[in-house]
Amino acid sequence: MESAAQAPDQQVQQEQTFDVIVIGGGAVGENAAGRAVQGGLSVVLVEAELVGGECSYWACMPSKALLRSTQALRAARSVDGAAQAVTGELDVAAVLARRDSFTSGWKDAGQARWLEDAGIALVRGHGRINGPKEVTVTAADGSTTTLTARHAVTIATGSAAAIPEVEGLHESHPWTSREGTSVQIVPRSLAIIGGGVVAAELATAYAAFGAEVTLLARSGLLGGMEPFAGELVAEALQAQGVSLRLNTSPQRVSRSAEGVRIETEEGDPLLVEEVLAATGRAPRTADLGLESIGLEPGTWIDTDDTLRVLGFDWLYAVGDVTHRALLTHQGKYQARAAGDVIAARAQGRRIDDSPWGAHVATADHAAVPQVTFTDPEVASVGLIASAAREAGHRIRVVDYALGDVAGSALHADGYTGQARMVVDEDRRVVLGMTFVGPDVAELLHAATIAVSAEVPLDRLWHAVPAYPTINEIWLRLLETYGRPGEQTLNGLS
Ligand SMILES: Cc1cc2nc3c(=O)[nH]c(=O)nc-3n(C[C@H](O)[C@H](O)[C@H](O)COP(=O)(O)OP(=O)(O)OC[C@H]3O[C@@H](n4cnc5c(N)ncnc54)[C@H](O)[C@@H]3O)c2cc1C
Ligand SMILES: NC(=O)c1ccc[n+]([C@@H]2O[C@H](COP(=O)([O-])OP(=O)(O)OC[C@H]3O[C@@H](n4cnc5c(N)ncnc54)[C@H](O)[C@@H]3O)[C@@H](O)[C@H]2O)c1
Repeated sequence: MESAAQAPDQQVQQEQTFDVIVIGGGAVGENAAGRAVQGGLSVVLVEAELVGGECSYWACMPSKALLRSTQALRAARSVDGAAQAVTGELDVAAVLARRDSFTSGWKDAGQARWLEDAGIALVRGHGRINGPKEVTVTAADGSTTTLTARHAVTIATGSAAAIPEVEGLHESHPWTSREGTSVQIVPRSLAIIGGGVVAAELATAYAAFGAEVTLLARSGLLGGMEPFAGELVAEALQAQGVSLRLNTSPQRVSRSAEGVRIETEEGDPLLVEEVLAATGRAPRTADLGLESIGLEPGTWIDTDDTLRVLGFDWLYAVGDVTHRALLTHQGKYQARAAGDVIAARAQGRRIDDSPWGAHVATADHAAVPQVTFTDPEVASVGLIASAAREAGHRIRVVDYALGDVAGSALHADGYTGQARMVVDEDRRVVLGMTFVGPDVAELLHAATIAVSAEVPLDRLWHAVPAYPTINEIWLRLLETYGRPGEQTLNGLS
């Protein structure tokens, strides 16, 4: 193993062979590299843009920064006594400035320093696989560096916004989540195409900023989640002033000096200042040299649960590019498993690739937590009821109104929300949990533990939620389900 103590660029000039090459320095690639270094390997990270990737500069962090001030304002306004102290409106310029601080002004010096401190070499430029264990990096000035890996190459190139084939849309230069999260001047009006997480979150943010927002979705909102989640978020968005056009698709889009005109299947054409496509993601694999190793460019990369690409013993993939779960925390979880298993295999150590073992990302299939930061928030983990049934589980669905819990009523005046627990009736464990309501994000990890650890319902009765917190929802759900052999006393305090 080579020393990794020198400055990264210096090291690259001296040494072109590393134990591991990681292509893509987003949050996931950084973690994969970090774990492999901690496992005793030398690692080089290749990054074409900013170290930190989408999450740091154009996704999680800026989008949540855009939403947080509105959420705090709503929280204050929903508690009598505090509400009287709120005498002003949202300061949009201050919100944007706070967002800028979270993106470090779109500069990655801090992240590059982290790599250096962690002993990870950095080569800036576009990486392409040349053949087994070989990667050529083309820098912005056209110069190239050829890197060779002794043990593994890990692809962590992420995903980019997918823009649908709608007549005139490409030519109209639509915004994507990148422009939506890095905005400096809020447009007067914005049409958002899509009904997923990006669309719902950005509609929430821009409505709060005073833009006239229209959301166009070809079905309902938040597909893939419990249906009541999308319904409650749709109601709330309308109350926040968003005009919803559900079950419709744009047919034609054109841009002129007046703005962007959008013709839809139904209803009058829309004229807006900007249009934003929030219509899902595409893998960043089109120009990665995949053809040189027999893989198809432009496709998602399939892996086994140790994150090794199917059919290879030296190639791994982690994060969005695998399409396992397009979330930062889940990608970083994969990265920890991949970094550890690469080191273990390189050193001939025992591999624990049994389900839930040290070297696998089993949770990707069973316990993926996600928070949608709309108002109300949606926090979910595991299987929704319809997916559990489709997977062949014999289930029981337990619903409870979140507003009927003492802690919720205290938390905010007029608190409303909904919780659902999906129980596997054969094993009597929780398969999935969904909370929809203000400030439910921090309730989620208990559910993630219950689902991933398959805690028996009988034992959950002994996990006593503190009174009076919103977490008492757990007790109410258990009471509604019923304790075996006992009479249930719903709602007793
Ligand atoms: C608007 C928005 C909000 C989101 N909010 C959340 C959230 O709140 N929570 C959450 O968990 N997830 C969220 N996500 C999802 C999250 O951003 C992604 O899951 C995450 O960024 C994936 O990380 P990654 O490292 O796999 O990919 P990326 O972050 O895309 O990083 C890949 C990196 O690889 C580099 N790269 C690509 N190709 C090459 C190449 N050939 N050579 C060199 N470098 C290359 C890119 O420049 C990039 O830096 C959000 C996504 C969007 C769009
Ligand atoms: N808070 C979070 O955790 C968070 C926030 C934002 C994004 N993300 C992640 O980023 C990923 C991307 O989010 P997203 O919202 O772009 O994707 P998505 O897959 O969640 O939603 C895409 C939406 O676009 C619609 N759509 C797709 N093609 C269309 C077309 N041709 N015409 C009209 N509508 C079309 C779909 O019906 C869907 O409503 C998600 O998978 C999510 O995991 C997470």
